[in-house]
Amino acid sequence: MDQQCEVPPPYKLIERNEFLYRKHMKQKEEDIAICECQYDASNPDSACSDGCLNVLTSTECTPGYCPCGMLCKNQKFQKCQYAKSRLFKTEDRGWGLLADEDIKAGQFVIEYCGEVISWKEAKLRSQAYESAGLRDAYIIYLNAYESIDATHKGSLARFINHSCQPNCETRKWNVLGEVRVGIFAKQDIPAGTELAYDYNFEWFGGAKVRCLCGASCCSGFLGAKSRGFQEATYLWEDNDDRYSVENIPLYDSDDDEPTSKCLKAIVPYNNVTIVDRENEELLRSTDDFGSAVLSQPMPIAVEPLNFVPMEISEAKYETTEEDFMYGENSQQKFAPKSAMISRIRSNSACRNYHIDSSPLSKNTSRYPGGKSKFGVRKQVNVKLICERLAMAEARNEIIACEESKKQASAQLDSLYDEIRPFIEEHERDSQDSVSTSVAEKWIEASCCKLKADFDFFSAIIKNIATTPRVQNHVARQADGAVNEVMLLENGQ
Ligand SMILES: C[S@@+](CC[C@H](N)C(=O)[O-])C[C@H]1O[C@@H](n2cnc3c(N)ncnc32)[C@H](O)[C@@H]1O
Repeated sequence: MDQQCEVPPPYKLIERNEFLYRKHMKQKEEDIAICECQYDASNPDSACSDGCLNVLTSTECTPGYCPCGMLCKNQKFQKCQYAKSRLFKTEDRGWGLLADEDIKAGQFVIEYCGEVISWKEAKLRSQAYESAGLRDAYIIYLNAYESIDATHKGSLARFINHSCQPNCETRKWNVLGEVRVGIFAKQDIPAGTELAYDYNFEWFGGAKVRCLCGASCCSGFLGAKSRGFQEATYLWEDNDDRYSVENIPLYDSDDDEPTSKCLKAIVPYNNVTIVDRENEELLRSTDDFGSAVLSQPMPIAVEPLNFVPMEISEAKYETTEEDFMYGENSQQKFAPKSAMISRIRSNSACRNYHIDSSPLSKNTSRYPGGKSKFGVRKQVNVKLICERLAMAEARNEIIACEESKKQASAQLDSLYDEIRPFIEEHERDSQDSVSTSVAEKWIEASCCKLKADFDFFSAIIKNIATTPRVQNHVARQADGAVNEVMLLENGQ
């Protein structure tokens, strides 16, 4: 058939999301965010441009409430202010979308519209489409509970293909109380260029598809970084086309496993901050030269319990002053604890959070011999410190702070247990796997823990610096009675 006459398989073009299993949310008046922009006729950018508080928080202004009124420029989703684009047939990836005008970096290109469905429904539909032989997948994640399915109904955004080196990206915006997904230009895009974004954050499974984006950094498969993909192992023959749904049994060892090997090569675990309770150390994956590497904006490291945030170099130490803090031979005193890894990452709009946990074995990075390259952390020996401080007030302060620190740890521990099933259910490599309220609870508990740690160590440092020490400590250890006398002598 002549390519010019060919048309894509039928679907209904829509410019607004359609809600099937629930009603479109109505924005409550108290939830309306009103910016502080003041329109200045000599400066057209004054009407809700880059500096607008709503723009900065990825929220569209609500008509009738924006101080700039009709001149407000921050209603692009609502007004369908898309860049010009055009459908075209690619050689090997079905249909695609071209820029039909020059597009500027950061510009809103188009909204990804479709049917908003529950996460469960998305799973069922995805399986049904696959069984029915539909090869192109159009379901993307919206949030932890919902997806957008553009298979039957959608905007032109449904034709945008994946690239491992994309010129566009998805961003989530709050529009009149609903989250909506927009495609935005990552760079200047000249007219006639194919538009593409990285599906990895959005991919909802479907048949496993070989990526034909042609980028030098190509990861090989669509959605290769998604959890669903990594859990399965897929087999391709060299002459297979880009689709495959054939699972092969897991190999006995990692080394025998071709896909996992490939994924290790293409999906560096370098964006994970890990706290390993087993040895109470902060680990990050390392590059070939042994340096810590962070490929993404630094995630917030969420420290689990009983973590002593005092990094001491591994170099041999000799001073007895350290023993004062940690006790003699404290380096050998680490009790093995169960491993726990956690991470919270906020997306670019700092609104939606992702709590992730991954198998420790994949990510830990050690020097030969099982040593951490980030050095050893030592337990502070409170009992020892208190024994040597001559003032009861100082000792009590340290003990009280230690108690608060323990309570904050326990609080974080129980919160972790509470939300762990939720994380496991929704865990995947996406921007929004845990609801904001859960993430906020976690962040609050983490902050309390950090504050308790800080107060504890400050109390120790302050009291060591300002409190007289017990005279003749050895004598005190040897003879409790002498000890009591000395404390009395010191005015206790
Ligand atoms: C959202 S649709 C994109 C539009 C699609 N090409 C079409 O013809 O309707 C996603 C599907 O396009 C194909 N696709 C997109 N990007 C691809 C790529 N880089 N390599 C191979 N196939 C791709 C895959 O079949 C995928 O399931």
